[in-house]
Amino acid sequence: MKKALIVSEIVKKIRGKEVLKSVTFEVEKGQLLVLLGPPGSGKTTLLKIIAGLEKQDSGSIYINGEKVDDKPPYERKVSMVFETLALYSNMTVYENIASPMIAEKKPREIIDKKVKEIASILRIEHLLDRRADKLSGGERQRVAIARALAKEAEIYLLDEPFSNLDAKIRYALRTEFKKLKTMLGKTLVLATSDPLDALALGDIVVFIEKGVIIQKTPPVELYYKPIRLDISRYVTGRILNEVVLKKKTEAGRTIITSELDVVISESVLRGLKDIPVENIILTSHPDNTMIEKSIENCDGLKIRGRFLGYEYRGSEFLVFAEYKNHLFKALKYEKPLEDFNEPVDVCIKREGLNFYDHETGSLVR
Ligand SMILES: Nc1ncnc2c1ncn2[C@@H]1O[C@H](COP(=O)(O)OP(=O)(O)OP(=O)(O)O)[C@@H](O)[C@H]1O
Repeated sequence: MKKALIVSEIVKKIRGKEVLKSVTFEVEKGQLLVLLGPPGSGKTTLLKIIAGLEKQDSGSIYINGEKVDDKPPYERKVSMVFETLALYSNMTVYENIASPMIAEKKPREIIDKKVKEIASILRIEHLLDRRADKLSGGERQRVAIARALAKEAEIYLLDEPFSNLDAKIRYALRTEFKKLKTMLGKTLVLATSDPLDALALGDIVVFIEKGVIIQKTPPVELYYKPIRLDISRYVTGRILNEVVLKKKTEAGRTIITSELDVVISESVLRGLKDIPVENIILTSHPDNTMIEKSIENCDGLKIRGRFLGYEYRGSEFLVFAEYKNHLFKALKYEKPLEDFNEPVDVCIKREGLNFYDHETGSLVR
């Protein structure tokens, strides 16, 4: 089957600076690919090149198997939502959503059905008669997404569609967007700097940094096994657990030291012996970490710390412990005890451990 989109070795310079450095990836039909990267990594430039709004210096774009490098935007069968949402302010929401289909000369009944269907999923039905300049930020965002998805296209490009919204609206819109995506079965490329968008929505995630693709992976793998420590920190935020270890071999024996008084289980020690680096950072997520009054059998890393407190996160608790200015976090489903400052055991379980080279930040295992 033909790929819906192929981005092949795209290079782009802006004012002498290479902002895209041979970017290559493919998107399957019906897939939602999230282009995730920090601000300035080249996401918008790449989407504009795919849409035909900017010209690459070299490389090619294929849509549905066809090379489109010489085609103008309106012949590329691409629909794009920009970060700066340009709605027709003197038209109603209904007219805004319908406008691309009117331009496509679709029959009235079909337009009406489609507008109502999309509006219902995005929960903007009650706004259909309102003028676009009388909308809140969150509403504008919904209308812009609805309009872009109502247009007939092979590929839908969305640039930061949930930006500038508060966390609650963002969460709701993400959920609706996911439903819409499943119902419509369209091929989408969504650019974002928010890892939560990538984890929640992506069938596949491409991580881009300074115009270079660093990793292409399903979201679960991006979360649990990123190929670089900085990506892990970026995607996980402040909840990643980290322990630095030093490895020395003396008279054929491997000695592991740490500035933390950490007890390492036999199984982890065996793993550490084979690792070809001396300074190692072990990381793990709170869902693979336990913080309890006392933990007898810890298959992983055990640290005696001090209970700091917890945060309620809707369906679970994020529990904090501290040892020598290092903060450890664990997920717990029952309400923790409230004996703050009391000693606790932290167990970072073996299953979730990743080993990174302290010098290069690359994943070793
Ligand atoms: N017109 C321009 N003039 C000069 N530099 C530009 C221009 N457009 C983009 N750039 C530079 O190109 C790089 C990539 O920008 P781009 O907007 O594609 O990144 P981005 O990942 O979409 O970032 P953001 O999320 O902030 O929009 C940045 O370093 C930016 O400063």
